[in-house]
Amino acid sequence: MAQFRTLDDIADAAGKRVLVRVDLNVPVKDGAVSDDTRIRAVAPTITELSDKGAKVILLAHFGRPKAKRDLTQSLAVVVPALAAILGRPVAFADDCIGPSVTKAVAALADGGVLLLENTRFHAGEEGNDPAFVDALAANGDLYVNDAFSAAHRAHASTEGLAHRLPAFAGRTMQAELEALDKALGTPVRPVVAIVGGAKVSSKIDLLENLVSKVDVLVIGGGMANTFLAAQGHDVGKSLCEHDLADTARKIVKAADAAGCRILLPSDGVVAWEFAANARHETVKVNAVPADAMILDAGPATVKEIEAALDKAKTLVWNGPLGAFELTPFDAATVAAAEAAAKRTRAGTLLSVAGGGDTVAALNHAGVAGAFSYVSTAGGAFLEWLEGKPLPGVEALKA
Ligand SMILES: Nc1ncnc2c1ncn2[C@@H]1O[C@H](COP(=O)(O)OP(=O)(O)O)[C@@H](O)[C@H]1O
Ligand SMILES: O=C(OP(=O)(O)O)[C@H](O)COP(=O)(O)O
Repeated sequence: MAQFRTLDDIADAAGKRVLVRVDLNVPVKDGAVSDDTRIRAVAPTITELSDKGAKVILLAHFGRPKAKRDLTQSLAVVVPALAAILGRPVAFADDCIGPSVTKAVAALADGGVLLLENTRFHAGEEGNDPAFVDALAANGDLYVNDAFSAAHRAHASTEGLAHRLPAFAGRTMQAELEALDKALGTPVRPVVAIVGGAKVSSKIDLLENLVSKVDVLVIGGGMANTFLAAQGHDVGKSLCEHDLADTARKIVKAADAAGCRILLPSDGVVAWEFAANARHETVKVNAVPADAMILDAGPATVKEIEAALDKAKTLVWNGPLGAFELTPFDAATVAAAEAAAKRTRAGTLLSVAGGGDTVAALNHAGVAGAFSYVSTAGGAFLEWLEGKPLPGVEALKA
């Protein structure tokens, strides 16, 4: 099915400077990587190129630093975990373009691995600015994209470079597309989608198409708060994008027209502080105290999700149902993950989940291995599911 060149098509990698786009946007806690799934996913491509004698130069983004050097979002934090997983040293350059990079690349031995600083420190990355693409390309002979989870972004390092240097798909890029096609190419209905998490503005638009592809859309996490507010509920201090109320109402209408049932939380766990073990209460969604925030779905909502999973043949899931990193606001996410895993083990459900934090949540619940397929990608996975061309993949085909 692959319509692009892969590592198999690189005739002689030895001594070549290979710019490898990876997704190292991993969860971090107390200054260390707390879920290394994405690092493990890109390790095979890095080690294969390194073993073939290439100078492996890694490009990645980390967080959303608003196009400026913000050291709280430096990729330096992933170097120890990356080196440990690769089992070889990883050099680090404090920029991704310019003389310091040229110097670091010159110092790299054949087979060496160098990680460049967060590409999003430069406005040219998200702007896909040709001059920035040229500056990145100046340090490479070949380009490999192994960041399927960032392939929905038409950025310089995910899209622009593929037009500027000979371009190849990495092993994870290849494997993800094949696995998703196999699992969800023709999904067995009814299909339930769970969409939660915190990236409301960047994911809400794709729900409008998603409702025509699935039978039930469970909306959770911060995404649900925006829908609840659009219905007139007071969500207090919850994470909520009030200016997206019209979009939310449009999606509900589109779901009605498509015959897709939208399942919104009927209850939630509210807290007065965004902290583990903060004072909390379970309330109906029409009784959220004005000075509190919803940090998790409540037990009645979990029961409704479980009932939807009982009837489902296929589950696609991106975005946790609550702030699962903070006990006890992991309860709904863990319960839903366990319910999906149980039905998958019983053979009644095909379950596919993806996203940096979603995978971390499934690992936290101890059930990632029980899912039919776990993707590194969240937003990219949902866009793939919608049938939207992913710029990072399309550029490899060009
Ligand atoms: N009700 C909520 N309030 C605040 N944050 C939430 C809430 N529900 C979920 N989250 C947060 O959403 C984040 C994950 O969102 P997102 O990045 O969209 O998922 P993914 O990385 O799996 O695609 C988690 O860090 C989680 O704490
Ligand atoms: O973490 C990511 O996506 P995800 O949250 O959808 O899993 C990717 O690294 C893309 O990050 P972005 O949504 O800031 O472009």
